[in-house]
Amino acid sequence: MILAVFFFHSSEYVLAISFHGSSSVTLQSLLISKNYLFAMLFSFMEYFVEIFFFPGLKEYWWISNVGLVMVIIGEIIRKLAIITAGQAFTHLIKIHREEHHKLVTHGVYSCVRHPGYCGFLIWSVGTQIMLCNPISTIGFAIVVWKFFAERIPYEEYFLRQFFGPQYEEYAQRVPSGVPFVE
Ligand SMILES: C[S@@+](CC[C@H](N)C(=O)[O-])C[C@H]1O[C@@H](n2cnc3c(N)ncnc32)[C@H](O)[C@@H]1O
Repeated sequence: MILAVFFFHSSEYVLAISFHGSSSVTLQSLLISKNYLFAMLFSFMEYFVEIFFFPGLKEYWWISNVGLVMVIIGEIIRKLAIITAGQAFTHLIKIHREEHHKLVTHGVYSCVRHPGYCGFLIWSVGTQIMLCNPISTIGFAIVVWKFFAERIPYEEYFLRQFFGPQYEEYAQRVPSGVPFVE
């Protein structure tokens, strides 16, 4: 678990530097916010409380393995998104179009419109399934889903302004990649 978290954040940072240069990348690119730290702390607490009081709960290896597979798949989808979008993939949503910003619709973006978010959702829920943490699994699924369900319409409002009918046609053809988000 610690390895998965360390790999996720350090690779986000390295990729951000390689696409945007070290001068425009801040520690925000590590994607560690106060809420995120709180969620991770809660999940570790749940893990240790349950291993103490209900050790049997942590012995379902097949569930842990399902979580590990989700972590790997989520990581791959997210990193493919970052590499495919290149400079267009900024951790902060752009509200002004920059000259180099082109609409990306190939690779993983031809399967879903938000592969970065889809990958993160799978990865984050996978970390909790891997730990056999029932409360955090449900909690992470709800909180992360809600975060993206609010973020996607906001992000797409600007993408529609930047790319107009080109984005409209893309959005009609390709699903969002986050369940129940149009
Ligand atoms: C954190 S990235 C997330 C990209 C995408 N939502 C995803 O999940 O892969 C956010 C930035 O990507 C840009 N973006 C999102 N979709 C894009 C696309 N299909 N082509 C180009 N830029 C895109 C947005 O303008 C925003 O500034």
